[in-house]
Amino acid sequence: MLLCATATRLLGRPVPFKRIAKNMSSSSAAGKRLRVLVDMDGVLADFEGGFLKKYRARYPDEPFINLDDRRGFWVSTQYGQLRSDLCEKAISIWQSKGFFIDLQPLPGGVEAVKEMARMDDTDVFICTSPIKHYKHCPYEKYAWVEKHLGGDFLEQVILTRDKTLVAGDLLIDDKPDIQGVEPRPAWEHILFTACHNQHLSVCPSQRRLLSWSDDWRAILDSKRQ
Ligand SMILES: Cc1cn([C@H]2C[C@H](O)[C@@H](COP(=O)(O)O)O2)c(=O)[nH]c1=O
Ligand SMILES: [Mg+2]
Repeated sequence: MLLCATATRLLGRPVPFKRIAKNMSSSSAAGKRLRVLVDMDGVLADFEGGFLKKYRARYPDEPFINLDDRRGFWVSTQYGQLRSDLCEKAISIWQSKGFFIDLQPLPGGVEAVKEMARMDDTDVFICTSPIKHYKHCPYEKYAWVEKHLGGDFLEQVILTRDKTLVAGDLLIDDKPDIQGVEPRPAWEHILFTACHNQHLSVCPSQRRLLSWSDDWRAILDSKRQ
């Protein structure tokens, strides 16, 4: 009880007991905790599948790109190359109400993140970039986390347009080039395989996670001291 009250006073707001207990054990443990940053779109949530379904429903007479033919991270760029006006039509899909909350979880992702969060000496954060059209996206990203990972997980959400500023040991992300103002981010980028990056040859030092059936536990273990 005293522990709870003290921590609450120090942090200026009520803190769930589970979280205080976890942080206490971290400061008393000899080893360093592992911090894992997990991207959302294309890693936990099926952005590409959700986009194609809604694009085809809204624009049934327009050409589209099968997921097997997707190349390059930016959907809008590839649609713009198909026909210039399709770039804006693509963007209209993820700017719409309901796009982000309706995304289906990618197989095994939610379970993997929940398991990571239960691991000793491990902190997991959802690190995701919102679109600048902010009317629906940031709200729906939080709502997605609550729906699929639970309300406690809202503490672990990091919304940022620049992931290089976030400190962590690992960043599991489907974007091949993650750039920002920090030239030397703290994390090792693990490239999560997606339809748009599966054909890319990346430099030999870059590690991939092929899916959530791949050995993500070994990747975490490789970073532990
Ligand atoms: C493909 C694509 C994505 N976006 C937006 C959608 C998401 O908010 C971010 C990607 O976030 P992540 O954290 O890197 O997964 O980018 C976009 O604006 N245009 C696109 O073509
Ligand atoms: Mg992504």
